[in-house]
Amino acid sequence: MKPSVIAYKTLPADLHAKLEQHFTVTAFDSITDQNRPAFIKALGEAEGMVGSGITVDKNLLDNGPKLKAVSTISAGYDNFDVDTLTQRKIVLMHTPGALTETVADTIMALVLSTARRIVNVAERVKSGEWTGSVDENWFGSDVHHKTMGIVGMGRIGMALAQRAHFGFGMDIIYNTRSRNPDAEQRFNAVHHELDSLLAKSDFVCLILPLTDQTHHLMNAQRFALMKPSAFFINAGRGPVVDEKALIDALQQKKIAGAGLDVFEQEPINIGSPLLAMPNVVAIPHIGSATFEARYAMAESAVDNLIAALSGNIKENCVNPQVIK
Ligand SMILES: NC(=O)C1=CN([C@@H]2O[C@H](COP(=O)(O)OP(=O)(O)OC[C@H]3O[C@@H](n4cnc5c(N)ncnc54)[C@H](OP(=O)(O)O)[C@@H]3O)[C@@H](O)[C@H]2O)C=CC1
Ligand SMILES: O=CC(=O)O
Repeated sequence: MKPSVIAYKTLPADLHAKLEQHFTVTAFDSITDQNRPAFIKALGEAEGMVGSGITVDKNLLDNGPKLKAVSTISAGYDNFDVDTLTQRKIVLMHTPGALTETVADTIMALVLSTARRIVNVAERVKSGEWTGSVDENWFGSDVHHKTMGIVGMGRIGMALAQRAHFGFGMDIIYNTRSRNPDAEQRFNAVHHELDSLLAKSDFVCLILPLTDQTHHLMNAQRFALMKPSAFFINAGRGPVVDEKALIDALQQKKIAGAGLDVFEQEPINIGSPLLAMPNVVAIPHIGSATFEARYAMAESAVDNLIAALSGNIKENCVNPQVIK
């Protein structure tokens, strides 16, 4: 008999069919209050699950006594209780390689659109404000040959540095807990302590995981270190930033603008002061939202689940100690 698994997000038809070749699949488009009882019932028999967008904590896992593998269609895994998964010998798989380049494109788009005020001026054109040659009320700031500070020089940070350094002639400085010799060699990147990076950067780009260490890493004291001409970009996770401190920094003109793909609360409340600021570009967590990347992520997640349940894991495992 084939093992039972749950797909808790709609998969492309060919990938769903691939999953069914290996497993008996119970599928949900997404998990809602209405179908949660059916999901919990299916969890009682499931050896694996694949999907995204739910919190997988101890309470949920208590309903999955047979679980051996969970495969998330995402790179980040802050919505998973990894310690409990590991204690219960459940492997957690993720899809980092499938989206790296796409997310780096998104961050570069945020850099360009904040500095050159693309969203703001485009809205003004649409509202009929363009009536003659533009004066400095329409001007932005250069991106090329400025200094980009990358906080989190991992896979995505590296792909961003590639674009910024070779495409835009930017100087790259970076902060991580351990040095990244590859970044230093390829992009002449210079490692800085966080506070020094903040003081030197024209663009501060955060692409960090959310952990106990990174929660509210950017707070009022840290925003105060940035140059008033500098732009702040966050595409990692919302709670890495104390959003109230960011709003204060913008309102007090301690920084020039912000480009944000992620927020403390998602979707962001429509009443947030961030949405009323012309120097803020807010996008709805679309870092990886292209047809190509989302397909590649789903494909990677399906392959990850098949590998995990057949004892054939080669990559993409968050807690490899479970299989040692
Ligand atoms: N907006 C979106 O759609 C997407 C967002 N993401 C987010 O981006 C994050 C990063 O992805 P990816 O680049 O693939 O991950 P990686 O694991 O490759 O990189 C993470 C980087 O963060 C650094 N880091 C971790 N903790 C700290 C810390 N306390 N201080 C400084 N640096 C730290 C790591 O270096 P070191 O360990 O040496 O400190 C590493 O360089 C994901 O975890 C996810 O949250 C990912 C995909 C899409
Ligand atoms: O935020 C998206 C992810 O893949 O992580």
